[in-house]
Amino acid sequence: MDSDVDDAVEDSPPAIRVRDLTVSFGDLTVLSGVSLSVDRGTFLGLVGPNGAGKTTLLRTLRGTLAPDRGTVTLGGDDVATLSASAIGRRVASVPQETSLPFSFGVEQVVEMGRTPHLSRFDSIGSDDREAIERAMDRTDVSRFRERSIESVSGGERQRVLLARALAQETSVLLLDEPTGSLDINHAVRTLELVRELVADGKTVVAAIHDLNLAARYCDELALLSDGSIRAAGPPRQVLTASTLRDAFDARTLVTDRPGTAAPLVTALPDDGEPREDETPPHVHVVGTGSRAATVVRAIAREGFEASVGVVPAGDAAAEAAREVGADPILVPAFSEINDEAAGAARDRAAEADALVVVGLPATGNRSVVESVPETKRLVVGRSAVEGVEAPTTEAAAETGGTDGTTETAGTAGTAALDDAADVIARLETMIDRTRSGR
Ligand SMILES: Nc1ncnc2c1ncn2[C@@H]1O[C@H](COP(=O)(O)OP(=O)(O)OP(=O)(O)O)[C@@H](O)[C@H]1O
Repeated sequence: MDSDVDDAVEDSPPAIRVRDLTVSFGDLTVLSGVSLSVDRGTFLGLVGPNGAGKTTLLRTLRGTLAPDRGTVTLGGDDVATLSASAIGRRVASVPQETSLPFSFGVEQVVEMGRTPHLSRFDSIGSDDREAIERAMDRTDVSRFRERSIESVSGGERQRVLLARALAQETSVLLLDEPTGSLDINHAVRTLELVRELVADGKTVVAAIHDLNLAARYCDELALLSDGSIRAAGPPRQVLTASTLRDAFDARTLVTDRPGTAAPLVTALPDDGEPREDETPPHVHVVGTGSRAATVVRAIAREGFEASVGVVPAGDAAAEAAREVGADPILVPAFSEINDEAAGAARDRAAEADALVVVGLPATGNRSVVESVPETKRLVVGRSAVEGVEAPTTEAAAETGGTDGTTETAGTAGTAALDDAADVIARLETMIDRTRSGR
């Protein structure tokens, strides 16, 4: 997307250009001063909270809503000057509301996609038939082509409407929540199909609620809230904890998705601030080495109270505990865990809302783990935070390997962050459950 909308003369205008768009319903201004431009062969995701104006923007792009102010151009032509069938030959859309007023057959609905290509007295020809068959195949609806549209499920109906849009063979596709009623398999298949269409040169704009699917499949995102674009650009740039807090009033953890440029958004309950009647959750960590240290830091970052132990002095987890202001329960490096230390750790663990066990606990720590009910224990396995960083001290390497695994030095830091996000999300759920007595 290109936010520079001031070029007067262009050789190749963008597929869609919106300038200073304002749309109101009576006294309610739904879009205010929206400008954006979408290049050909780009998949733009519109994200934002309910009521932000995504559907309104899509309706304005295809000319079914006239703006109070501003213009929409399709390939350089003002949409307000194009006839309905001229728009229909350029833009196909799949609406969010998938109910149809009459009972048509599935195949008939797909055939409707050809309407803008037919003159009043034309009947469907062989080119039309090919477009219809291709569209039904690509969306996997051929097998229920004979059925009435009323008899298919909501997700199947959504795919039939996508088939209708594909049969229309337009260069621009507008999708309003294309995966809203789809199971995860069909959601992913639909978005893979959209990617193929974009690779073929189509321009797609889709309102998508699922931020992670949007980040994974869209080239660019525009974050709408209260009728304005709050951020626009590549997903990593748009989806940050701060933009999401502003737009959704929600607390999120945004990390890197391993092996891709896409971010991963984890919604976190509450606003991160302790409620007046509630102390921050307390999490006790049993484990050693850099993996346990990563967990301790993530817990503290979430505003939880952390306690750690029993842990050998000099271990990376002990250092992390000190860093975050949690007094670790220590034994000297290279020594056995004694009863006194284990007793102190059991006391801390008993007070905690949850216990995180990183790796296999050392023999002396088993009584600490077993003193906490299983419903309050979260075991972070070897794979979860593996390969974060090398142990920071000799002691960590020597006494830290209580689970018998070897640390992998210096790789996959992003994977570790993702997994820390997962640990936090699971802890939140567990603590919510135990605090509410469920
Ligand atoms: N025809 C209409 N008449 C009056 N108000 C409308 C109309 N259409 C939409 N609105 C209002 O405009 C605002 C934006 O609606 P819109 O459907 O564009 O939001 P959205 O971002 O698509 O929301 P959602 O994510 O819930 O689908 C909402 O407050 C909605 O109630």
